[in-house]
This record gives sequence, C-alpha cells and structure tokens, in this order.
Amino acid sequence: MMLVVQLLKGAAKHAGSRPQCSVERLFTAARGISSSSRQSSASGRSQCSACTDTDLPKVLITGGLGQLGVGLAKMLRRRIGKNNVILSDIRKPPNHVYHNGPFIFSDILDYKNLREIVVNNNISWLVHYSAVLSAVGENNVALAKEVNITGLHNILDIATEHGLRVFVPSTIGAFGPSSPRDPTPELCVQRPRTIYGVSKVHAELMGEYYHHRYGLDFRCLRYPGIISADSQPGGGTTDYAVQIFHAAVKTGQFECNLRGDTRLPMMYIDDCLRATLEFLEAPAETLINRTYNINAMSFTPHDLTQEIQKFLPDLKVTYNVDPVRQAIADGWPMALEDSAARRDWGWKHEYDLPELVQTMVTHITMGNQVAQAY
Ligand SMILES: NC(=O)C1=CN([C@@H]2O[C@H](COP(=O)(O)OP(=O)(O)OC[C@H]3O[C@@H](n4cnc5c(N)ncnc54)[C@H](O)[C@@H]3O)[C@@H](O)[C@H]2O)C=CC1
Ligand SMILES: CC(=O)[C@H](N)C(=O)O
Repeated sequence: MMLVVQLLKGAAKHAGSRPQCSVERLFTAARGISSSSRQSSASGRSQCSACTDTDLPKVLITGGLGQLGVGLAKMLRRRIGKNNVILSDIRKPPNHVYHNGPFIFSDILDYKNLREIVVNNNISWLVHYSAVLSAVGENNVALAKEVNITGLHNILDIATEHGLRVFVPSTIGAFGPSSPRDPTPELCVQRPRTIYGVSKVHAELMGEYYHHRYGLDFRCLRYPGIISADSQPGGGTTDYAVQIFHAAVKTGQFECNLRGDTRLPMMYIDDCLRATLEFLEAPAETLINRTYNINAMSFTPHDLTQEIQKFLPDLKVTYNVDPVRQAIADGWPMALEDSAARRDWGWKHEYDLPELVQTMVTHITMGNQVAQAY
C-alpha cells in the first residue's frame, strides 16, 4: 500500500510538471482550423465550436489491435470524435475495443476490400500500423515480406488513388551494423540485416518516391522501441523492456533475452502517440523531410533493472540471451539524432527513464490491484 501511495504521489508530480497540455498544443497545430475557433476542456477532450464534422479528418488505422493502435485510436477519438476514427485488423477485437468505437475487419493484402473501406467511409487519413515485427519476421520471412512489402504497396496505391494523407511508422530497425550508432543521424548508411528492417527502408523510400512523383502526402517517423503498460508488444527485439515491468510487479523475477549491456533507444507510448498526432497535424509546408527520427531515452537492461529496483527492490533479473534478438540489437542504433523533428514541427519528448519507470510501475501495480479486487 505504501508503494502505491508513493507511486501515485510521484506520478501526480510528474503529470503536474508536464507542459500543459499536449491536446491544447495540437489545437494550435491543427491544419486549416484557427486556434481561436477551438476550445479544450479540462478533461483534455477537444471540441471545435466552429467546425462541422465534415471539416475533420476521417481516419483509418490498419493493424489497429497491436501494441500501438488502440492507444492511438483513443487519443484521436478524443481529438476528432469517436466515429471519425476506424480501427481495423484481421483479428477479433476484445470487447472493450469493440464497444468503444468503430471497428472493422481489414486485411491489407486485399486491395479491393481496402479500396471499398476507404471509399465507403470517406477516409482522408490512413495510419498504417499493420506489420510483422523484427523477431517474428526473422522466423517467418515470407510472411514479413508479404505483410510489410506487398501490404505497403497496397496502402501507398490506395492512398495515392484517393488523395489520402498516409502515416507509415519506420523504426530504429531500419538501420544496421554499418550505420553510425550513437547517435544515428537522419541520413546515413542504411543496410539493415533483418527482413523487418529491409522492408521499413523500402517503405521509407517508396513513400518518399510517391511523394515526389505523385504528390502523395506521405509521413513517416522512425520510432524507437515503444513501452506501454496496457498493451503487449507483438514480437520485437525491444519487447523485454515491456515484459520486465509485468514480471517485476507479478513475480519479482525476470529472465532477460538480451545481454545486460545492450543499449537501445526507447520511448514511452504517450510520447510516441503524441508525436504521431503532432506530426500528422503539422502543416505540410513545415515538413522539410518526409521521414524523421524521433528520440527520447536510451538504456540497457542493467539500467532499467536498477531503476525498477528503486520501487521494487526484490526484483531479480537473470540473463538467457536469445542469439537472434541479440544479433539484431547489436546492429541497431543506441540513440537517434532527432534535431530535425525538434526544429521543423516542434517534437519534444516528456518521459525520460525515471518518469517512464514510475509511470509503468504505477499503472501495472494499480491494474493488478483493481483486478484482484474483483
Ligand atoms: N511497438 C514498437 O516498439 C514499434 C513499432 N513500430 C511500428 O509501429 C507499427 C505498429 O506496431 P505495433 O502495434 O507494435 O505492432 P504489432 O505487431 O503489435 O501489431 C501489428 C498488427 O498488424 C496486424 N496485421 C498483421 N497482418 C495483417 C494484415 N495482413 N492485414 C491487417 N493487419 C495485419 C496484426 O494482427 C497486429 O495486430 C508497426 O508498423 C511497427 O513496425 C516501429 C517501431 C517500434
Ligand atoms: C523497435 C521495433 O521496431 C520493434 N519494437 C521491434 O523490436 O521489432
């Protein structure tokens, strides 16, 4: 109980210290709608008094049931209204997702079905989250090629055909052992050694090509490893940094599949989703690039363990290195150089390692306590 009180006090302090408030900043950044015509309530729910529903984008999120999609939908729905954001995936959604806003089946490999969805729902923005991540991709190269490359072609063609704004995330995995690693600049050698990385470099290049050739409004951020409390990672190399929190709270024991000194760039999900929204809303003329690095913090499993032990001193971590994941991580950046994003569209992260750990431990501890009460 003492731990919970201590965590809540810390979390409240951090929330208070954060610049107020990201949704407000989003208002002013919003394209085509003046800030004076908008109001934001204390709840963070945005309202636009002057604009009608037809002024707002209609968004389709593909691969929406993964680690990031549900959180992005929640944030976007607060911003532009529940019915203006459609989540889609090839899996059946859990009840809380199904009942919280529009959800439809969409397989990105089915071009005709994608086109039908875009046309029938008057989609104007497409957030393309479907992917096969790094570790799963190495186990199933054919699937990764199909989803990450053929699927991307469908998305770019549909977006071009219908004049959509399209967001495709890239990743630290788009770099490889011959890229400078600390920090990794925006423009440098990109020779990744995973099918995931190769497909993401392909996505960056194809998107930029379509932008220059056909005027497609293509936008791409290279995400670090993303850490979230209430959604699980989908088979990547950075997954340990989410799993360790759940193990720390539940059992106090964790077996890490990367070496203790493996330094990688990471980001808390709130920063990642806010970056995505701010970037999506940035006026086109401010975007000097179409692909940007974004960075927040970097740490090793050792660093993370020590920080978690400040709250959960009994946590014991052992190491059982997975050679596939370790080889991938050894070729990835340790930090991304992101000054262009900070300069062009005002990117600024809010969570460093101490805030991340406090927030994650708070969420997971509180979640467990609520679950136990029922
Ligand atoms: N989570 C992270 O740490 C990072 C994620 N990213 C990128 O962000 C995006 C979202 O990532 P996550 O949510 O973590 O991925 P995830 O692996 O958790 O979810 C991907 C989703 O794509 C869906 N999917 C697979 N095949 C599909 C198909 N044929 N049609 C439609 N959907 C299909 C899956 O069912 C799954 O729900 C991905 O593009 C990923 O590469 C980039 C860097 C870091
Ligand atoms: C960093 C990523 O792209 C992803 N989390 C992975 O580890 O594959």
